[in-house]
Formats: sequence, structure tokens, C-alpha cells
Amino acid sequence: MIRKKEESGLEKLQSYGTVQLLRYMLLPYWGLLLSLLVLLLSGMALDLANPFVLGLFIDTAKSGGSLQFLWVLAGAFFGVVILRQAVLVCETGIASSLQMSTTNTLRTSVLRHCLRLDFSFYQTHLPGELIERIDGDISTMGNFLSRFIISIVGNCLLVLGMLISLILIDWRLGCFLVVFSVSALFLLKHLQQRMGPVWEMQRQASADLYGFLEERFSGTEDIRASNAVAYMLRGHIEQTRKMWRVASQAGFLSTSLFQAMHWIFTLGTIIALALGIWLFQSGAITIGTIYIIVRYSTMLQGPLMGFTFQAQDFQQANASLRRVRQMLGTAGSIVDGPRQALPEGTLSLAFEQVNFSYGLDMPVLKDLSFQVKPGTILGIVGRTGSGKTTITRLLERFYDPDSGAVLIGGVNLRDVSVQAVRSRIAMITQEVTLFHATLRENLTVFDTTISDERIHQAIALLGLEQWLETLPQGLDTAIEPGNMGLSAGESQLLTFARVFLKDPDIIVLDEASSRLDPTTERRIEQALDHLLVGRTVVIIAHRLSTLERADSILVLEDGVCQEYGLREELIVTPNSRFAQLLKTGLDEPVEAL
Ligand SMILES: Nc1ncnc2c1ncn2[C@@H]1O[C@H](COP(=O)(O)OP(=O)(O)OP(=O)(O)O)[C@@H](O)[C@H]1O
Repeated sequence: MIRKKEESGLEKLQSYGTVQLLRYMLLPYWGLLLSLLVLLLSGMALDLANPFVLGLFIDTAKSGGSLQFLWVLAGAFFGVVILRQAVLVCETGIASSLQMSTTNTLRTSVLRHCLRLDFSFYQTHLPGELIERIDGDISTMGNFLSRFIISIVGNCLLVLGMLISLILIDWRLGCFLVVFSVSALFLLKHLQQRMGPVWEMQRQASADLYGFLEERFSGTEDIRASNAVAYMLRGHIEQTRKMWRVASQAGFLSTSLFQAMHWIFTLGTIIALALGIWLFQSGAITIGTIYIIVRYSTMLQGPLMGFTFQAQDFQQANASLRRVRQMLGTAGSIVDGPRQALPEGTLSLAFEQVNFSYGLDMPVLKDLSFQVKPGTILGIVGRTGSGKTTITRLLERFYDPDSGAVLIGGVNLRDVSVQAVRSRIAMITQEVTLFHATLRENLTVFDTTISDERIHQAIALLGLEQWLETLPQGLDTAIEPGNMGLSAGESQLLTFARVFLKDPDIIVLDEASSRLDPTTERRIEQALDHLLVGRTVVIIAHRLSTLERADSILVLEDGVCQEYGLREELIVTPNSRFAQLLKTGLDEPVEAL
């Protein structure tokens, strides 16, 4: 129910324009918004009041008014300045809180959406780029939101207040400044339109750089080992050069815009001053009022220039919004089926005439069919690139077949929710991913319902009790990022412990023991004796010894089933491919058998 609600929320977000999105993000926080509005109005009133107080002070002083009144006016001026600062502090505090609340909601929605997308999405989007989207772009939108409220709304109110006051002082002067402000804004808008594409290019260049760095840092070991540091640095220099070009273009354009605005406003103030002097000479206004006119016309510069930067922020936020919407609009190709669960108990597996390609018109699995009975073990052998890992990806429903069906427990995976499938399968691959979190969290994968007692049982089963005792804080010990501080064997043993704790009905072991030394492998073998009992298992192995447990064997070549049968039978059939493999070893190409 909650998930349905979230999904419909996401769907809505994808179609929202800027204004709708602002409304969606801000409306739940209407209390904060209201307080902000009150503060903005108070700030505007205080900004408008100060020149009046000073104007009155000048007129009173010039006409020889009472000293006591002058002291009162000086005190009022001081009080207004202090109060204005206090209002400013509150405005900033409330706007920041509004920014954090709204952007955190959006950040979570985008992250949730990304986590649901399938493998093909992650092939075309590097992690660094996703970080830039989820953090960079949404922060830009958040900054815009908070500054938008304070500056755009505050500045609009201030400009309106000043123009109305100036019209009330003298309608001719007021009209001139209204015409001037509107023309300045049009000019600004025109100049601003040239900035949009440049900002978008700047953010894209930054996302590319993040993506590049992320990819290279994750392969640091390989880069050093293959002496590719110079190549990596060259790539980095090219990326930063691209960023530099776009950033200088953006910097040049915005500085020119700023300068142009500055000269326009200086001209406006000169004309307002000339008008003020003319009105004073004709006796229409006092010298104090000239001060108010000059003060207001210079004060106009702040908010109107503020609009320029807000328009810049708006364009940046719009560019960010476009990219975030684009990401939210990326639909996963894996669609949940209507069934919410697979049958209870031990599960069978079957591939029925499965054809599959990764979208490059190069079939990876061709008309593949096989069946695994509940509680039995299937061993898959084949040369590199023959499609073994692809079979496991289809089993976990990371992809759907192009034709044919993958069945678990007799149910076509297209008819079941992805969550229901993955909750019943555990996969141990060559890649061990440990999180920068405590040992407990790494073992339970953040499932707080798993008791410490069960964790200790799993650790004992893998013979890791002594290792656990050496850790300073036991299960609360933090695992360093990137599996640092753990040997390859220890990391893999921990992923085995994870599987024990998940207690799945199907286990997929993909080259699981390839990184282990003989002692660690023995430990794993002992643990597997317990773990595999009563479960359906798929073992992908390059070493034949790993297949000794298998009940049936599938020999795969270029995505085609070359042989499939019971292991015991294949062993005693002299011309079977498997029997010959046992003689020659896996190093020999299967084709040559
Ligand atoms: N994500 C992918 N996108 C495109 N092609 C892919 C992808 N993953 C694998 N392939 C291609 O699909 C074919 C089968 O790959 P797969 O990883 O399933 O083989 P494998 O038998 O598991 O190989 P290995 O023993 O090396 O792990 C290969 O030609 C490979 O290049």
C-alpha cells in the first residue's frame, strides 16, 4: 500500500513542471512557509522605514527642530537596524530548515527510484554520475528553493513597496522608476536566456568528472598494477580541461551580465537624482525627500540585481530539475508481476527455451532449457563468456529473457514481484561487497530483526569465532570502506555468513571459492555441508572439484546447452562431454572435447 503510494508519487513527480514541483515540495511545510512570509513582510517594512526615518531626521535638523525629537529619530533608526538583523537571522534559519526538509524528501525519492532500476540502467550511468544527480542536482534545487523564498519573494515585496512609496512621494518620479525597473528586468531576462545552456553544460561536465573519478578510484589497484597511472591522469586532465572551458564561458557571461546591470542602475540613479533636484527646486519636495528618493533608487539596485542571480539559480535549478526528472522518467525494464510470493518450501528451477541478449543483437543464451528438482544441486560448466553468469542474472530477475520462460517453483518469474523472487535467493559471486558499517550490519545487511545469537551461530559455523575475538569491538567493529583491513578469504567468509543468516531457499554460487586459500576453502566446504542441505543450488565453477556436490551438470558453450544430465550418469558415460572434461580438465576448451 505504502509502496503503491510512493510509486504514484514518483510518477507524478516525473510529469511535474517547475512550479508544480515547488508546490509539491513546499506545501507540506506550510507552517514554516507562513512564518517565512511574515518575516519577509516585516523585513520589507523595516527596509522601507529606515530611509523615511533618516529623511525626517534631515528635514527636522534643517528646519531647526527639537534636539529631543532628533534623539528619538536616531534611536528609532538604530532600533530598526537591530530589528532588521534579527529578522534576517530568523529568515535564514527558517529558509535553511525548509530547504533541508524539502530536498531530503526529494533526494530519498530519487534514490529509491534508482535502487529499483535494473542492471541495464547501471551500465549506462556510472556511480559518480548518479551521486552528482542525487546530491549535486538536488542540492542545487534546494539552494534555489531557500534563496528563492528569501530573495525572490523578499525582493519582489521590497521593490513593490519602494515603487509604491515613490509614486506616493511624486507620481512622475514613481512612474519613471516603474518604467525603468520593468525595462531593466526585460533586459536582464534577455541576457539571462543566454546563460541556461551554459549552466547545463557546466553541471554535465562536473557529473562526467565525478563519474570518471569514481570509476578510476574503484579500479586503483588494477590501474597501478597495469602501469596505467599516466593514462588515467591524461584522462583526468582532459575532463578538467573540458570543465575549465565550460566554467570560464559561464564565468565570463555572468561577469559581463553583472557589469551591464551595474551601469544600467548607475544611470537610473543619476536620472532619479536629477529628477529629485528638479522637484526640490520647484518646491514640490524637501531635501529629506531627495534623500529618500536617492536612497530608494539605489536600494532598487539590490533586489533587481538579486533577480539576476536568482534567475541564474533558477536556470541552474531548472537544468538540475530536468536531469532529475529525466532520471525519474527512466523506467526499469523489469515489471513486477501480480503474484506477491513464490510457493512455500524448497523450490524447483527451470529454464524453458530461453533466448536472451544484452540488447546488442548478440544472443548470449540460445534456446536454453533445463530443470533442477527441488533440493538438488546443478553444476554449470563452460568456458569464459559462455553465459553462466547470465543464467544467474535471469534467475534473480535482473533481466527478463527475450523469449521463453524462467520458472521458480513452477511459477514464471514474469508473474511474480521482483522482491518476492530475490527474497528467496542468495547469490555468492566473485565480487565481495562489504559496506562501510559495523560487522553486524554487514552480516545482517541492515536487517535489525536478526538476533546476535543467530549471527554468532553463523560465525561459529564458518569457524570464524577466533577471528571475531581479535576484533576490538566484536560485532560492533566498523568495517573499513572497500573491504580494507580484511583478507579476500575473510571477506568471502563473511558473505557466506550473510547467506546463512538470510536462510534462502535457492543458493547460487558463482566461482565462489576461487579467491580462497586451501585452508579457508576447507572451512567453506565444511560450512557448505550445512548450508546446502534442503536447498536448491546452482554452482558455477571453473574447477571440477567444486562440482563434486552437484546432482546434475549443465555444459554450456556460447549460450547453448551442449550437455545436460545427472552427474553420476555423465561420469560413467565415456563419450559424454563431462566425462571427457574430467579427464582433460577445464583448461581445455569444451569445444575440443
Ligand atoms: N552486462 C553485459 N552487457 C553486455 N554484454 C554482456 C554483459 N555481461 C556479459 N555480457 C556478454 O555476455 C556473454 C556471456 O557473459 P557471462 O558473464 O554470462 O559469461 P560467463 O560464462 O559467466 O563468463 P565467465 O566465466 O568469464 O564469468 C559474454 O560474451 C559477455 O561479453
